[in-house]
Amino acid sequence: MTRNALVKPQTDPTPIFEHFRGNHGSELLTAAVAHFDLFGSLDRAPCSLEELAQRLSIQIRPANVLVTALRSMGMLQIDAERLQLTDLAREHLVPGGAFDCGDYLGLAAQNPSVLQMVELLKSNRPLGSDASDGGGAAFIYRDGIASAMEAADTARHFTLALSGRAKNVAPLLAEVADLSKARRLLDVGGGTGIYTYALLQKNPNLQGILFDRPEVLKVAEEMGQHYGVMDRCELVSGDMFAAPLPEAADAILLSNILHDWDLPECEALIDRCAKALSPGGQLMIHDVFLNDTLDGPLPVALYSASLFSFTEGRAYSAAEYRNWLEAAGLRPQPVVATGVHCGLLSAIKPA
Ligand SMILES: C[S@@+](CC[C@H](N)C(=O)[O-])C[C@H]1O[C@@H](n2cnc3c(N)ncnc32)[C@H](O)[C@@H]1O
Repeated sequence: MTRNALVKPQTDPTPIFEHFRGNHGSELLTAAVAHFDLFGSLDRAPCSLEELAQRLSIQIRPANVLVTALRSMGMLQIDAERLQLTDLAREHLVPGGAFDCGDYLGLAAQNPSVLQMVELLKSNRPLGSDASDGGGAAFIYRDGIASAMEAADTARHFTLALSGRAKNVAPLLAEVADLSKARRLLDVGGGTGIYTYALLQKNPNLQGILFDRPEVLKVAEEMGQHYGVMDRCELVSGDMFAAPLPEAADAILLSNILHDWDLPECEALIDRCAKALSPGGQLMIHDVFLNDTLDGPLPVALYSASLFSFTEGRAYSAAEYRNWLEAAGLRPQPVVATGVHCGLLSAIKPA
């Protein structure tokens, strides 16, 4: 029987995703207290994010992930452009204070997951990307890194894993995305293709193109047969950073893609998509969004730590995306929520 990608679940699975990602809060807090003396250091001298990164001998991406999480937890705040302790952190997390609970948090200092997080923060390299780890990094492929998306078994494993989120959120994306006038949708890094299959089912005149790595597209093709839309969907394999993107799309979807990449790749990919888009068309960023002030929401800050661990990215704010979109000549529209902390930020290419 043909599957319907437009049917919504009866209950909201968001709490399940939040609990699943909750371990990163404990890892980051323990790392800050027991491995980096972050609270002692900021108590002695508040400083900027860049100065803190230097003090802790970590790069700016891990510093961003760590500080965003601690700000979201109410442990740090920004005052006069410097990172400062909140009253809570000053009373309970500065070593030697009357009510310091650092020793208690130290109970987890040698937990394997905390040690792994400390190592990731120091190395700024995703899990699996070292030749010694084997397997390759999940979800990302670019020249120069070992990628799990290139081998049949690991590509299949990681691609199918994401269907657990896609099948819940795709009906909500299809509900809010206006593709009534679009003819050709290009889904860059489409994975299983479930978001495109939902959009094709919702818009009977739409043609789809799924662009991804070859082993991923094998899974997408299999999945697409269940949704009965493959007569309107083309599969194109390539490297989204290097290969020419299929032309004449009047909608391009980047669903859960940019959060896998660091700033230069995000800017480059948005620019490539903006150039490939037909005049009047829309680039649709479907992703999570941090507050523009980078101090929450906590579930997104903890998901950012997960993205940081697996990929070369992190969660970004809508303000960060708007800057890149405007620099690429696009006109960003307001973010519309979909599900599981995701939202749609569309940007129009002037006609
Ligand atoms: C996090 S997944 C997102 C999948 C899907 N869009 C979703 O929302 O579930 C990232 C996808 O980007 C693809 N990808 C990563 N690097 C790529 C590259 N350089 N060229 C093409 N696809 C790439 C991966 O194979 C993977 O399917």
